[in-house]
Amino acid sequence: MHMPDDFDAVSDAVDEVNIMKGKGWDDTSEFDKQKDKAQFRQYEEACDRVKQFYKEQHEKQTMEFNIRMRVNMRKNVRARMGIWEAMEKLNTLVDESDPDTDLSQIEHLLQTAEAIRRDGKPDWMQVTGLVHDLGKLLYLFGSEGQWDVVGDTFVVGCAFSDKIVLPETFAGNPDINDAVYSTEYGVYQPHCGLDNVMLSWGHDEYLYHILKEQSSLPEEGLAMIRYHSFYPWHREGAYTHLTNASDEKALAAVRAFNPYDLYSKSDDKVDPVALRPYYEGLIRKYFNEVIEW
Ligand SMILES: O[C@H]1[C@H](O)[C@@H](O)[C@H](O)[C@@H](O)[C@H]1O
Ligand SMILES: [Fe+2]
Ligand SMILES: [Fe+2]
Repeated sequence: MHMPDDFDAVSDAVDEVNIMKGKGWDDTSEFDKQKDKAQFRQYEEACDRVKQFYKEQHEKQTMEFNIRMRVNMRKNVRARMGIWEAMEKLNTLVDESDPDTDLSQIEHLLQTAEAIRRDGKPDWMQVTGLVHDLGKLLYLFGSEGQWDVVGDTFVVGCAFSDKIVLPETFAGNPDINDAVYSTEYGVYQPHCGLDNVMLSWGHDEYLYHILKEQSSLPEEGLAMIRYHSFYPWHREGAYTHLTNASDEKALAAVRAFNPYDLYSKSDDKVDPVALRPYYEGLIRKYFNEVIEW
C-alpha cells in the first residue's frame, strides 16, 4: 500500500490497514489478554490513603453538592490553554484514589495512549487515551479536595449501589436518610438512560462537557471520557434499572477503552519528549489550539 506523507492521510492509511486485517477499534484487545488482572483495583487491601479517600468521597458526594457543581461549571472559563500545556500543568497531581500507580499524570496519559496505539487502534481512540484524565485539572481550579475530582463514579439521587468500591462508607452520606434519594429509583424513571442520570461530580463529567463543545472526537471517544470511572456500571453491571438501549453503544466503547486505562499502569516508562511530536499531530487534528477550560 502507498503511504502518503501528510499526517492525516497517514493516520487514515493506518486505519485502513487495520480494517483490512479485520481489526475493529472495539475488538477484545490483545493487550488485555497479557495482563494479570488480579493485581489491580484491590480496594479492600488498599493502603489507608486510598481507603480514607473513598470514605471522604462517599460521605460528601450528595445530590445537593452535585447540583451546585453543575451550576458552577457553566458560570465561567477557568483557564485558556492547549492540550499539551494542560498535560504538563496536571503533572503536579498525585492521585490519592489510585491503589495501582504512583506515576505522574502525564506518564499515565502517555502510557494509556501508547498502549492503544500499539494495539493498532484508530487515532481518535489514541488521542482519547491521551486526554481522558485531563478533567483532573479541576483540582487546580479550586476543587474542595481530591474527593470531588478523582476516583470511581456512581449515581447520586437514588440508592447507592453495593457494587461501588467500599460501599459501607456511604453510611456517613446524608442522602441515605432522604425519603426520595434513598429509594431504588430515587428521582429517576425506570430506564431513563444515563444521559438523564446524575453521576457523581469529578474529572469525567467535567472533561466530557468541555470536549463535547471543543473537539471533533467521535461519540464513542466522548463516551469513553464520560464513563471511564463508572466501574459500578461498566465492570460490575449495576444500574441496569436506569439504563436503556441507547447506552449500549457507550458501554461497548467504555469497555474497549478500559483495559488500556487500567492495565497500562504496569507498562514500561514513556518518554514525553520523544513522543510529543507524534501526539501534537493528533492534537491538531481533533482539538482547537486553545481550549477554554
Ligand atoms: O483512582 C482512579 C483514578 O482516579 C482514575 O482516573 C479514575 O478514572 C478511576 O476510576 C479511579 O479508580
Ligand atoms: Fe480517570
Ligand atoms: Fe486514567
